[in-house]
Amino acid sequence: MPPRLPPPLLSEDPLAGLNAEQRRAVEHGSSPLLVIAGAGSGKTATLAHRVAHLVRQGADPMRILLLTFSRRAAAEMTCRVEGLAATALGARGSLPGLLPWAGTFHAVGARLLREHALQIGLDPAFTLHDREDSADLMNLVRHELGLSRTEKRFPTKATCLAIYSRCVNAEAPLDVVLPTHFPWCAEWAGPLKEIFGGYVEAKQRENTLDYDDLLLYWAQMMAEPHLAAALSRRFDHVLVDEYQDTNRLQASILLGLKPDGRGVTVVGDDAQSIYAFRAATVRNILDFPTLFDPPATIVALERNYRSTQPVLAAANAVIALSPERHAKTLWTDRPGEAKPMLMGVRDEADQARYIAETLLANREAGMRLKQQAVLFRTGSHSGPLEIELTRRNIPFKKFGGLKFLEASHVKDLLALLRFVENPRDRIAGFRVLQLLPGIGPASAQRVLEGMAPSADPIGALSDIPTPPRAGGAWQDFVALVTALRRNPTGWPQDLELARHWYEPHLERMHEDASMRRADLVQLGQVAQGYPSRGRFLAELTLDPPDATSDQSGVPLLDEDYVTLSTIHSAKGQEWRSVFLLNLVDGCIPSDLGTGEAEAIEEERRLLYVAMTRAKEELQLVVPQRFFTAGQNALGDRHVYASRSRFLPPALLPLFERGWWPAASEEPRPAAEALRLDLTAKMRAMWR
Ligand SMILES: Nc1ncnc2c1ncn2[C@@H]1O[C@H](COP(=O)(O)OP(=O)(O)OP(=O)(O)O)[C@@H](O)[C@H]1O
Repeated sequence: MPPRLPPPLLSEDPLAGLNAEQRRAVEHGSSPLLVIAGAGSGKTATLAHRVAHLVRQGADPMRILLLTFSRRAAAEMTCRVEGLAATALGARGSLPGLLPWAGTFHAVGARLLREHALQIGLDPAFTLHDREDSADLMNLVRHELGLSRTEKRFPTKATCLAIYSRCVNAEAPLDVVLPTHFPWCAEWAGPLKEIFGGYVEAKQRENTLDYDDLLLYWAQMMAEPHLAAALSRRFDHVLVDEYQDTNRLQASILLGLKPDGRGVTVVGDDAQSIYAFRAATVRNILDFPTLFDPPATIVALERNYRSTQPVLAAANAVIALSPERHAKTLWTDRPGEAKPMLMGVRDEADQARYIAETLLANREAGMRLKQQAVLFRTGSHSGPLEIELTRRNIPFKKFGGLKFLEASHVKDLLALLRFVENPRDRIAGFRVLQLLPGIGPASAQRVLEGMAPSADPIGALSDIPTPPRAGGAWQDFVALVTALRRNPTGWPQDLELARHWYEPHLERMHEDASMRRADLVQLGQVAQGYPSRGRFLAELTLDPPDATSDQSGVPLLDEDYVTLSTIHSAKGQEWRSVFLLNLVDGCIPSDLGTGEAEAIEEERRLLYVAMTRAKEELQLVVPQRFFTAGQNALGDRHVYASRSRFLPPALLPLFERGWWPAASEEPRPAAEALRLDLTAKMRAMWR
């Protein structure tokens, strides 16, 4: 039995565990506040304490808006605030449901839009498209506009969506976005504009919204004075976490909610801004103070509680070479003997072997696998390591692989529910109809066209003649969607009903049906946490759970396993021992990011984020050769690598240096330096 804690004393100082700066941030009044929270400086604790403090001071928790980067962060923050507030108010345990308005920008946006839908010309039953659905709709529009068969290769549907999304999120016109971010698509400006126009009309016709719409409509609402005033009155305090990774649209929303900054707290670390590829801009956090008159108060949290001194010294030195940032230097009083290790290896195969051996050696020495992580710039970099770990039976879990909702069987079931929720959603309808035997794209299209004119499209299904070859399956389908539309059993029983209908189709279509069925059972579990079909569909689309059962190497949660993760997915986490793969130019900075100075700076911050995940041990591995897959005219091949430009010679004294296997020969430094110059020059010729 867990030990029973004594009831908290009301006279105890609830902020006793905080340091002076954290305390200053927590106790700050209601003028605008920027908390620059260095890596590992206790940002989560500080923000949670601030919210609890506001509640203690009498703020109404219903009127506190807490915006976070991920749903996981929102859940963690809410849980901590509920515990802290309960302690402070003398209640036992926690106060669940205390903060109804904590969530990501997108999730909160979805809720506000649904509430105000009728005022802004939306049908409140709108459904959400994820990126793949959005790209499919973009493709359909392109096809309908007759742009499918161009002589020269037109941008893919994913690229079209990326261009559209950047225009929306960066609040930038197409003729600025194309030359800067998609120069190879510049010649298609005219057709792209036409497609985007058609795409917007199609979404409106079908009553669907994509991710970007959630922010875009919200921002547009803030531009309407009476709506802006109503929304602004609704919240006394607006707190935003990870502000360094917000985009222009999110900044506009925040400013629209609180134009004078009263009640606004933003927390973040400009040195950890790593989402520019999604149109986030580090300018939001750099410029925040000057948006207000007088400027926002800045509190810097500079004490790092995570890493030992040598690890922090190396990370600080890497970020110190970045030209523009809010001035702060992290310090720690955690001593540590070991400098981070810069380990040379011959190639990626040796890199994998070295890491596997060191992971095991660490485990022998008492460090569980769960306390160790291997981080990399791009998902594909871990391939050889995954093979090596599997070969040696070392369990691992990879973050950044196939996502649960991207699995076709999960998408099928969700498409069915979405179709019932919003029968005008053509992308959902198109997918569901083709699950029936004998129905292909042409018959599906005919059915959708038959339904479209009716005010009750699901009702109209019964009048549509049974498509030839669909037989009895058609009647079953019509009966099911009619029943679900009338919502006879409520939520989550609807999902069970849908699953029963889907299972025979699953068996028919997939040989590995039993494994896929397990995912659908899991989906049923997830569904129980939501109050309604609408909320379930919206929130699942916004923040999907991680893994499917067909992902290799996913162990049970109570087992010991190594974490393999992209640096992006490692945001906010920490491990005792961290390995970084491929510390070479072309991997970090990645070839994709080496175009402009801004992109290079983002790559430098990525390295900083990766290094600051380590508590005690940090190893940066530098393969002498690595394999590139078709990124250039020469196709797949091995190339000689040079150490990442973010680790110039002046930084080397901060690292221990090694070569593995010890007996093999290390390349001579002079030769390494020569390769560095020439390879970079060769690449530069073509930029
Ligand atoms: N005042 C404090 N005293 C002791 N430990 C603290 C204090 N504040 C935070 N910590 C500890 O510091 C560690 C880092 O905190 P947290 O994860 O909140 O950092 P963070 O600022 O979110 O970091 P990052 O931005 O790098 O992800 C945690 O283990 C936390 O418990």
